[in-house]
Amino acid sequence: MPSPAILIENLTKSYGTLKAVNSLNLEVKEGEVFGFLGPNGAGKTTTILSMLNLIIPDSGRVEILGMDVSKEPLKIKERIGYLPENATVYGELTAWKNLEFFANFYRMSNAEKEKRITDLLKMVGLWEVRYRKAKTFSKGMKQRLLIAQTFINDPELLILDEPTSGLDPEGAHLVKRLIREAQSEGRTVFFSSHILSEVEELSDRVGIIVRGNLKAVGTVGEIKRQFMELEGYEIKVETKEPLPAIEHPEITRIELVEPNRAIIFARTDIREELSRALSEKGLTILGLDIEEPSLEDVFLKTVYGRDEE
Ligand SMILES: Nc1ncnc2c1ncn2[C@@H]1O[C@H](COP(=O)(O)OP(=O)(O)OP(=O)(O)O)[C@@H](O)[C@H]1O
Repeated sequence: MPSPAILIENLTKSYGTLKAVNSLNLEVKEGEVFGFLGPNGAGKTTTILSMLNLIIPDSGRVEILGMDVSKEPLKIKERIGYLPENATVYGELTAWKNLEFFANFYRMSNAEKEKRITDLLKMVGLWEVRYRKAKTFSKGMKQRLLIAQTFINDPELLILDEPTSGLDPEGAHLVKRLIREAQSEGRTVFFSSHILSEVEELSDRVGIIVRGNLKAVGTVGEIKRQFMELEGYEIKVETKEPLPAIEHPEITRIELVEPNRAIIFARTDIREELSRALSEKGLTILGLDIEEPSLEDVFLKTVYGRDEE
């Protein structure tokens, strides 16, 4: 069994009385794209900084690519690419020189360096402006340069803290494409975001962190199912004839939309029993479907709870 790309065990980090991260456990498999979702101040950056050994947790441990981050930080650094939140470029250096500066930290021949920098500048669409000073770049262009920089050492694992933050739609689209391409090249990607659509679109698995606690983890489908088990099911029913009175101990509420259409709120998935009961009463069932919550529904309820809708 290959070791997971990221293994976090019981990670806790406090700032004074504030628990920024609270007993967090997480495993990210090799080759997957993992989206780390949470509102502002949830503990995403604190978790990421602990993963990079840039802050020392109060307790718990992190392994990256099978190595303990507190024991082998340099070996790990060689094999990962990290995009910090609010990273900056060297304004006085050209795009090319910015990348060369970082390439010099790694063992590469000059020819390898040139090839890599050329490929990366082309990858992020900055080849034409490679000799311009980075201070003349727009925010989006700077972010592209920073993204290119995270690939400079051909990393196995990318750790991206809010990679699309502040980008226009085209820039965000490019970042999403690069994440997908990185995965198809066999890299693992861990990225944080508070943008639901991009997390849903890109991630194989998602973790939702709220006030330092990992509230949910799994594929989007799994998270929705866990949520329905906790919050209940919305079952849409439509019959040819008007609906009769429906009773079942698992039903918490019924909303009649039309005489033959209703939304049934139930603690468990009672579709089979409903189907049987309605057929026995001689009704023709036109539809009996679960209304899945959106990731947004799940996120908002997880973050703000039941009472603050
Ligand atoms: N160096 C620090 N000193 C004191 N408090 C801190 C420090 N760093 C973070 N915090 C607090 O810890 C909590 C978690 O912050 P963190 O930056 O990890 O959240 P985040 O999920 O990355 O948020 P954002 O999406 O806003 O970047 C916040 O309440 C923050 O104010």
